Amino acid sequence: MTSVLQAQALGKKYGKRWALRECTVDIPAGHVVGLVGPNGAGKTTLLKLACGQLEPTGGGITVLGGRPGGTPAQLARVGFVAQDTPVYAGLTVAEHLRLGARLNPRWDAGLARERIARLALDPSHRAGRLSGGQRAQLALTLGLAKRPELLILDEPVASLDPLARHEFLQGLIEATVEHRFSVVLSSHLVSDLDRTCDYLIVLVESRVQVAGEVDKLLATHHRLTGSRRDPDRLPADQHMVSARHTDRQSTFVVRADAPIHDPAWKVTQLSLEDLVLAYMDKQTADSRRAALEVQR
Ligand SMILES: Nc1ncnc2c1ncn2[C@@H]1O[C@H](COP(=O)(O)OP(=O)(O)OP(=O)(O)O)[C@@H](O)[C@H]1O
Repeated sequence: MTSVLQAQALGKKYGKRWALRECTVDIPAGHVVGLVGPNGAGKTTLLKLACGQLEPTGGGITVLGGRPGGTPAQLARVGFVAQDTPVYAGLTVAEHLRLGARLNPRWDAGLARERIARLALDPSHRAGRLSGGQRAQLALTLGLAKRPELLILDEPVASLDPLARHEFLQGLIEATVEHRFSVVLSSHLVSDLDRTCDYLIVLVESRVQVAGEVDKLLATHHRLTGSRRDPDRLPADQHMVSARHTDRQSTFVVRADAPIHDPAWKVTQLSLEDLVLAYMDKQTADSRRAALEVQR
């Protein structure tokens, strides 16, 4: 299967600080990919590297088999809707569509018109007077009408209320079904990704923690609850993601390809949110341990 995005030991530094480090991922085409992580994790940095707005400090990245932003043809294949849904406040909705038609060789004027009508946006309205949700929908329409093979959306729903978020994501899913393109979208709202994405990348403190198809990730991660146990005594094929203890009880999240039948454990399935939180928890615990080691 072809890849939409391949990164090999990709890194980006701002000054002396790494914003993204040792990022190795290979995302197959045809997915809606959720890039999730806390504020400052490096999500925007990865997305900007993917659309050629930033140059890597180290490693390499190809998008749809080419160098990001390398040629006009490559630029036409990738749509990017930056954070804060960038539209021109002084231009009307209709003027945005005309500008889109001038700038994009594969522009789908019918799709743009139809979508604007369905959203009941007045073409004569200036973008600066639209609500946050309407601006986000206009920006998404511009991204879709470009007819990209890959659409990259940076926190597209961050400023929207729950209903507007739902409508935005629903519109996005319908468009992917109809026009068959890949999507990478970032968010720190896992509940949104749950409904929308079938591929997940968790990024925490500038490093990819886990990446893969959501179904496979959920099938291979388990919560184990039982009497207090030393994590080092887990079998070799069970990889610890996070560990919590009370005086008597341990709760582990582990990654394991084979089912776990140990009667000492109560084994439960994770939700997508549980899975993301477990990887964030692991990173926090690792950082705490590293900080303690430095202090010693
Ligand atoms: N232009 C810049 N100059 C210096 N540091 C930057 C710059 N852009 C981002 N950073 C730093 O790089 C790190 C990663 O930032 P990035 O914007 O990629 O994170 P993010 O996961 O998208 O965060 P958020 O969810 O808050 O948008 C942060 O520590 C941020 O402060």
